Amino acid sequence: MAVYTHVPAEEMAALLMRYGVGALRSFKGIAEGVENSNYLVEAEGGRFILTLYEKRVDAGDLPFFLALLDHLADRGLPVPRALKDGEGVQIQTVAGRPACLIEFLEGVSLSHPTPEQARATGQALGQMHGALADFTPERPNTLGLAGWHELAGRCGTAMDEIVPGFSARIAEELAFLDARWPADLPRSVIHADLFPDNVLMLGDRVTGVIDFYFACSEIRAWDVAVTHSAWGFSADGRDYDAAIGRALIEGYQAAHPLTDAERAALPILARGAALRFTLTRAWDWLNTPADALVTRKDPLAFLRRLDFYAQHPECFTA
Ligand SMILES: Nc1ncnc2c1ncn2[C@@H]1O[C@H](COP(=O)(O)OP(=O)(O)OP(=O)(O)O)[C@@H](O)[C@H]1O
Ligand SMILES: N[C@@H](CCO)C(=O)O
Repeated sequence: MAVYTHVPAEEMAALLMRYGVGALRSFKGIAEGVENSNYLVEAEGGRFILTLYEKRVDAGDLPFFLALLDHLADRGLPVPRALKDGEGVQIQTVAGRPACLIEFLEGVSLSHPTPEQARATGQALGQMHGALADFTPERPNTLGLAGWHELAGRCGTAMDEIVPGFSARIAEELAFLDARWPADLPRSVIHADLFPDNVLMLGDRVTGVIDFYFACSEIRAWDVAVTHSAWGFSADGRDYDAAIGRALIEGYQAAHPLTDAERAALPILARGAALRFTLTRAWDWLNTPADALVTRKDPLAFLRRLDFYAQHPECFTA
């Protein structure tokens, strides 16, 4: 589920009036997603998404995210803009929370993408990076190398309750990455969470890239590594699909060629990507009650990816 905040019908109707999109016809909460409350809203003037930002999104970051979406949409990328009301305001307060009315994009997110769909996603990521070359706002990555250390410290040895040896494996990996994390690769604003559930597709066509709420200034190729780790494996992380991994990188290269240094760094960057999701999932696992309405995501699915990347750096060249 992802409806944490209930919006009364009267408040929804009054909100739509401010946007001049006609009267409210219907609305319902969207079950997918875990971070924010999302509603699908039907008005006389069209279909929209209303997002209420919950605890994990800092309201102070919203202007950055909305500027990023406007920048990409202006350059023809399939990302949803936040609409402006009659007074030009994008960020509202709805049921006491910061909220935006967002363009609805068609398409579905896939559970079992094909190589062609991975290629199209890689290409969309490359196009996005190309379009961001002249985007100047910045947002620090709180989930970069320093953030992983901090999160690992906060999880502590409680991680060993998930699987014995977990905390030692993380400490060993952090030491490995500290010694090798690249310092001089090109940086840019990146999506940083391009999982299949954040890409909407129709057939082999990308119709929407959503959920930019981890977007930040980072090593650009880390976004490629994050996407590879999210797309290239079975959900439990046990099986690597080389055809998907290859297609994703080829698609990216067709739109935005990697430099030799970026390509050479991918095995290390991918270990960092796998560690990032292992740690955030471990934290959530340890801090979300087992009976909460939100489904906890399995940290071991990314620990397995981490082990795979450690054992198979050649997967980026094979
Ligand atoms: N602009 C949009 N157009 C169409 N559908 C959308 C749009 N934005 C969100 N959705 C739908 O709402 C669902 C939840 O959105 P989203 O993934 O942004 O949730 P979240 O809780 O913010 O994030 P997370 O994926 O991190 O849990 C998506 O899976 C998608 O079905
Ligand atoms: N996409 C992430 C959640 C957002 O950090 C995951 O699957 O763990």
